[in-house]
Amino acid sequence: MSDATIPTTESAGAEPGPRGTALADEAAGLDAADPLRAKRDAFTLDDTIYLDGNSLGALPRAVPPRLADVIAREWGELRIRSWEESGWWTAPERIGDRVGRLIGAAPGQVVVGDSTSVNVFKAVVAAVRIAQERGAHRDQILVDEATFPTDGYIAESAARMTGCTVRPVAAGDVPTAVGARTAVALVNHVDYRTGRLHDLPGTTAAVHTAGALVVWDLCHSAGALPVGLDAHGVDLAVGCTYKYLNGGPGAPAYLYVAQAHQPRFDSPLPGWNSHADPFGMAAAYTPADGAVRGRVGTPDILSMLALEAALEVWDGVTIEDVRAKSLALTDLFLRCVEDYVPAGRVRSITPAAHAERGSQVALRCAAAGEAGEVMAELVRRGVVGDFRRPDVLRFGFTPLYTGYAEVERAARVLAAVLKEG
Ligand SMILES: Cc1ncc(COP(=O)(O)O)c(C=O)c1O
Ligand SMILES: Nc1c(O)cccc1C(=O)C[C@H](N)C(=O)O
Repeated sequence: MSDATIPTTESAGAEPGPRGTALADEAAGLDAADPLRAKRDAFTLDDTIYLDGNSLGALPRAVPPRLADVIAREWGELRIRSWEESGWWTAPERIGDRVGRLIGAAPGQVVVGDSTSVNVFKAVVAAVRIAQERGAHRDQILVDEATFPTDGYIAESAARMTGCTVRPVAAGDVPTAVGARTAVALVNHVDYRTGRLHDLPGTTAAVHTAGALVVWDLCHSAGALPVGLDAHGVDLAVGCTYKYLNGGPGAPAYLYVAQAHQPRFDSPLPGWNSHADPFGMAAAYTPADGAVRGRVGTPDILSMLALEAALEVWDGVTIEDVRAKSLALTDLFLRCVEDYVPAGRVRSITPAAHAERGSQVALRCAAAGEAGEVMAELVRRGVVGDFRRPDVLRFGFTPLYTGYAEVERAARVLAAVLKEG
């Protein structure tokens, strides 16, 4: 993308609609009044309009110097001493607490490590085990039927291991589908394709009323909106850190186990890092207390410490401010698309209601087979979103670095691309 330039109103080639100039002026005014505007300088960005932070967040400037120090000094000079002296050994819990602040989890409940897929496995199997302690007849795992595929694949395997079956249900129907046979419901907080925000408090309460547990996948909500895990009594949650948390490609994921469940959390991957006395090297497994029980093997220190540096951008930021800006950005984009794009060419599949919208806008292209080429052309013109087969254009809005004027221009370029066919 390095050769991409910001398309100006003129170069984008789109005729502004009747409200075009007004929308551009409005965007400029919103940027001028934006309390998060200065945060953009904490990232390495160029003229590209980057609307793909819901796949891979941008690089925070604090990361390269921190990683250089970790490599040259902590690894290069201190070597093995760094496990203790540089705080490497305790990084998963330390950074977990930092992630916890962004998802409403008090300290001691989040551990960072492994991928989201691996953490889905730990969470679902452990949740089924807890549910089956309550009643052996609990033999169903409800899975959000539109889930990001990895969750579904892993749930199937977890079901085979625990004598359960998977029952796919729409996320919004979990409160009515949950019943006496449900062990656990696995639900995405924000749908990766449509950007729909699901009702975490209501669904969690309904699952609890039925005596089951819930595991939330927060990949598309953490860092974009308030989650409130403790406040809503969530049992377990997982998420990645490479989207709105900007941890970098392959950054470690995290696992939340509510304090109340920790004594019964029976990990299906009880690696030595989760042992009460890992350096005792005992043949018998004795789980550690607390969030540490969610660890498995040696953490990926370079990625983990890159994430820790990336999380510094959150200093002085409230998630409420982020949410307010996210909604304003997506509102503006939807209005600009409606105004600029020829009628009937795209249709938003992201809910209009704020209470049901995450931090992305997904547009379905009307013409069959068009979306992939439209996105490729957008990228060529310096507007980076992504394409989800067969017909969805997906645009992610990261309030820490996305500006309103960029959003207005992105819609203008989209309109130009569609008009040019
Ligand atoms: C909702 C959701 N869950 C899980 C994943 C997969 O995570 P990982 O590749 O870290 O296992 C992703 C994205 O890749 C996702 O969007
Ligand atoms: N994890 C990804 C990767 O390794 C390569 C490309 C994309 C991704 C993604 O994160 C996809 C993303 N979860 C999605 O919502 O589609």
